[in-house]
Amino acid sequence: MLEVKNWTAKIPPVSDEARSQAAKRMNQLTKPPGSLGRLESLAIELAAVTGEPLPQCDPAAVLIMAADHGVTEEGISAYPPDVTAQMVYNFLRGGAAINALARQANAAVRVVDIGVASELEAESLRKRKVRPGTGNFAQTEAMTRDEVLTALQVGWEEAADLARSGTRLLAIGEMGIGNTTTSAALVAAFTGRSPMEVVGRGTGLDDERLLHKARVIEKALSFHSIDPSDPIDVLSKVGGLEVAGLAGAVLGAASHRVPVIMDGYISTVAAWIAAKIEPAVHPYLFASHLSVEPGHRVVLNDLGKTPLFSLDMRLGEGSGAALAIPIFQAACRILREMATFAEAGVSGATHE
Ligand SMILES: Cc1cc2ncn([C@H]3O[C@H](COP(=O)(O)O)[C@@H](O)[C@H]3O)c2cc1C
Ligand SMILES: O=C(O)c1cccnc1
Repeated sequence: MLEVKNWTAKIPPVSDEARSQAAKRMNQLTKPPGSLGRLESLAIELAAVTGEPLPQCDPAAVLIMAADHGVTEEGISAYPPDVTAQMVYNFLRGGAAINALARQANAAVRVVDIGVASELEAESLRKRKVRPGTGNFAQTEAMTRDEVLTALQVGWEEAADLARSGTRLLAIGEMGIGNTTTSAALVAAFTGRSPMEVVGRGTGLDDERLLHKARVIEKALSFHSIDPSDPIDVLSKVGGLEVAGLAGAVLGAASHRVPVIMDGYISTVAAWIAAKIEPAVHPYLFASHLSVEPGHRVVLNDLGKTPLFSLDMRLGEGSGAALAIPIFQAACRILREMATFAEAGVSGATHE
């Protein structure tokens, strides 16, 4: 088994040189300085992380990790766990929200079975099952430390493989009935916040079941003795296979200088954990939207990332991240394709 620190050290620092060249060019382009707002800072940060003063964010890919959660036995989701596997087939047939949004963004979708409870058969599925679902963390540990490390490794390999085959921008998504409970448990474990502050309705719980969901997490946290300074320990006690896999994917993408677009609650928690494992990954992380799940704001704030938009979405799958892909590509095009004042013969400002 590889030790996490052997491979997390491989993340390159961002390029200050590319950042300053991009910032200089941004100010010479034919527009009043700052007039493209956050697209400008986005383009400059993409230059820094890719190391290219004229960054390229095309082609983009969506990486979806799917897994089941033993804690669904506690009645914490509005839907049955079988929906995880059923949605994986829906992804592979192209009928899910993420497929429509990825097609809109011209992005490929890769679906990885990293821990779906049932056996899945499909040619286009990446079969990387670490174990068939986690244990019910209200009663036992979710998985072993070795399983966490294997899931991280799988995620790293899947993202690295996409990067090697040309992906320049990675949107991350997930499918796993019960995973908003897992995410809330992880956030409560790391931050010490009460579960009630960081749980949400997920697929659509009423008030009574929301309270029950918070209580299940509360009990789980007092059942386990968790070391919040050890991300592998936290993941093994109350984590999810797709969460660990996505954390690994974030690290793998960053190791190839590929920027990562986070989606909603679950994928942002995964990226946040990746940054706890290896802080060098932080500049490679970009927020897309703000989910309706209340804990999402908590994690984004802790990461210091501001979402680009807020459309009251609460789906997951990578949907918000896919929707953001064209914004990232637009930011890259601005640096690559706009003329400078000198090139276009346009007069500069008369007043500074
Ligand atoms: C049909 C369907 C499609 C989905 N696509 C994403 N999720 C989302 O909902 C699940 C998390 O919510 P909870 O913690 O309440 O179970 C995850 O699978 C997430 O990706 C879906 C959920 C359903 C029902
Ligand atoms: O924010 C999310 O990603 C989310 C919210 C509800 C259900 N599934 C995912």
